[in-house]
Amino acid sequence: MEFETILLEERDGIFVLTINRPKVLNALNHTVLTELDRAIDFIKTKENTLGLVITGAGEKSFVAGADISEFQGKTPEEARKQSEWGQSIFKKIEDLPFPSIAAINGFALGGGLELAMSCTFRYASPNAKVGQPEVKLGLIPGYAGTQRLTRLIGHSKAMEICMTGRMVSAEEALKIGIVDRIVEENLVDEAIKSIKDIQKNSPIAVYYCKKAIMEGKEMPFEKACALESNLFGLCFATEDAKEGVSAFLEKREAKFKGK
Ligand SMILES: C/C=C/C(=O)SCCNC(=O)CCNC(=O)[C@H](O)C(C)(C)COP(=O)(O)OP(=O)(O)OC[C@H]1O[C@@H](n2cnc3c(N)ncnc32)[C@H](O)[C@@H]1OP(=O)(O)O
Repeated sequence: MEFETILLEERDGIFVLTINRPKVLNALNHTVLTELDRAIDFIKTKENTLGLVITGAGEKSFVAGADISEFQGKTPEEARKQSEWGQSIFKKIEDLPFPSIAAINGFALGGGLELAMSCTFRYASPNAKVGQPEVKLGLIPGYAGTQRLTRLIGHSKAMEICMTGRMVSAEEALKIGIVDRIVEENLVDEAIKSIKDIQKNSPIAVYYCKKAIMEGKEMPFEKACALESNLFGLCFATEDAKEGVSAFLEKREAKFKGK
């Protein structure tokens, strides 16, 4: 598959997707979003995929936001459509049936943080800086940043970060829960290793966990519990659950097939 602005490689069933516009700190222009969308559709069709790692080219930036040069002259209606389009691509990433990790190797600002928040986890290099600086441009976040950041860290901290537009260091981002880990070296390799560790469990059970938590958090408690019960029931239709329970009782290691 040919791309102009992203790199896509597969390592042992895990895709590594690199946003590749280092001269502009990997800003998300129209071409990047179009190619990101295509790449996610492609990854979804590949059987036995274990996970996805998203990172940015170069050592300075994950993604410094939407490409600001494309904002000039946009009408309100065009901007609204742009926002919906970006949101729909990031929702596809969030809904992938396997874990994804944003390997934040520098700036993750605006659309960059929004992209990172659509991943299951966020690992950051020590020099990472995250934030929603749109207010400094007279804008607000448009790729679901107001909503995902609020769900991630609570409305008070999300409001402070969105209203000030300030940059948050890697250490603070870890402390308040925007990132899950700071990785000193080999960020992408560590992200791949984490996905492999997760997927040593039953990949179906891993997917159902993700589904129950992500879909359940948008529902009233009773409905979310009903979703959990349904998915718990579906586990019992899998070979993996039979294998996992038998292996425990037979005091041996389970060999999961993802079926
Ligand atoms: C729906 C979503 C909305 C949004 O995401 S709105 C955008 C939100 N993001 C931002 O506002 C961040 C904009 N960028 C910056 O503030 C700065 O950059 C940094 C603090 C990240 C880094 O500053 P420094 O180290 O001084 O680098 P540099 O010279 O500013 O950047 C290198 C080149 O990258 C271009 N660039 C950086 N970010 C963007 C961007 N978001 N859109 C378009 N271009 C960008 C610059 O202009 C410049 O380019 P040249 O070398 O030609 O002067």
